[in-house]
Amino acid sequence: MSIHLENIAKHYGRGGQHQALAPLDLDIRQGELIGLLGPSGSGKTTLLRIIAGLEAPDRQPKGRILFGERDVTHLHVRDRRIGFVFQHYALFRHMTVYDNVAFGLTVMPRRQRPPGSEIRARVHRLLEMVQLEQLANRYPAQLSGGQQQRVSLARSLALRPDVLLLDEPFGALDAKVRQELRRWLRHLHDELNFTSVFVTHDQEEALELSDRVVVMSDGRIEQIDTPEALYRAPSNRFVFEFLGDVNQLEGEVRDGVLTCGDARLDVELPDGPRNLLLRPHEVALEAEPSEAAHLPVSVTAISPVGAEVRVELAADWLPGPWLATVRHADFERLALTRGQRLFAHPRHWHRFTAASHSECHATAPMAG
Ligand SMILES: Nc1ncnc2c1ncn2[C@@H]1O[C@H](COP(=O)(O)OP(=O)(O)OP(=O)(O)O)[C@@H](O)[C@H]1O
Repeated sequence: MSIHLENIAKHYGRGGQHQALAPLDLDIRQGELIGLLGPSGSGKTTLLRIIAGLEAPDRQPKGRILFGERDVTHLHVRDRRIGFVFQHYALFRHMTVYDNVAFGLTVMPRRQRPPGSEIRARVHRLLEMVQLEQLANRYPAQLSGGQQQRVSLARSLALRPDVLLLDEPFGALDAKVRQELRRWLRHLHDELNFTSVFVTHDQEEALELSDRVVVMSDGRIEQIDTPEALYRAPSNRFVFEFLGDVNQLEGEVRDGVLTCGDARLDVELPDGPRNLLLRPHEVALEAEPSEAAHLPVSVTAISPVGAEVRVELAADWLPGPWLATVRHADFERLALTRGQRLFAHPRHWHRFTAASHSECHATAPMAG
């Protein structure tokens, strides 16, 4: 089921002076898994609740919500064919896992309700998909948080919704279980082919799980794109900074050289004050400066955890610490230790102008 939002806005408060959503348009394709990502208060939950029909959009401007060809703008939540998963499991504590998943089907009006044998088959199939068949007779209190959330997923899918909406579905779980549940959701989504929209403020979760991510700030959509495109070509500085760690290099450009204290970098930019941004993986570390870059730094912290080593850097000419991620091989080659003095070599840098225009530049490689 595709979802089409047109001119949807939301204001709260007396006289509607508080804007939660500026008028926005959004198109979600049939079968997409969409992440709504943004800082707290950016309007993600409001947008999700409006899609659900739990919240009405403003009457002015006159907006529309379509599910496929169906105009659902004024349709009650129970008539929209939606499944929900919330952060807090909200399972019925006095019912078994099986009964929780079957609940929505068993309370359907008699004329619409599938026969008992079909309900049983459907519930078993869902429990099998989330691998909880063995636990069908347990009560929620006898399950882990991750298992409870899998029951919630199965329960929300029992009614075969056209659209599945998830509000911070994994927010209350620890990192490892979150990871596992993301795989469940992706798997169920691909197998059952519904359209999903989930809210998260976790960049990694949004980038890993979504077909496309809607980045929001201040009630507006900043960018809608695939995770790869968002990361590679952020449309403005907000998106760039929100999607990962950023190092700043501020200085004065004269004749193609940016200087800042005793640091300097060759850049092809017009004269004047400039602010460049670099991702941690775009900062290489070497024992010597190069022709194009003389950026002396010292190592203040090292964290050799995971696939790469995170190295914190400081310098008099830097307004704040930098973070570089280096490969373990480079970590060993440079014999990195705290207090060591090195030279940073930007592989790339980015720049955003006031007109939201973005640029990405490669720096001249080191000689040799
Ligand atoms: N019922 C309400 N009454 C008044 N203001 C509200 C209401 N619900 C949300 N808001 C305001 O609308 C704005 C958007 O809130 P929303 O909950 O949609 O943001 P969010 O991005 O989901 O944030 P979070 O990640 O913290 O849940 C916020 O400024 C919030 O304070």
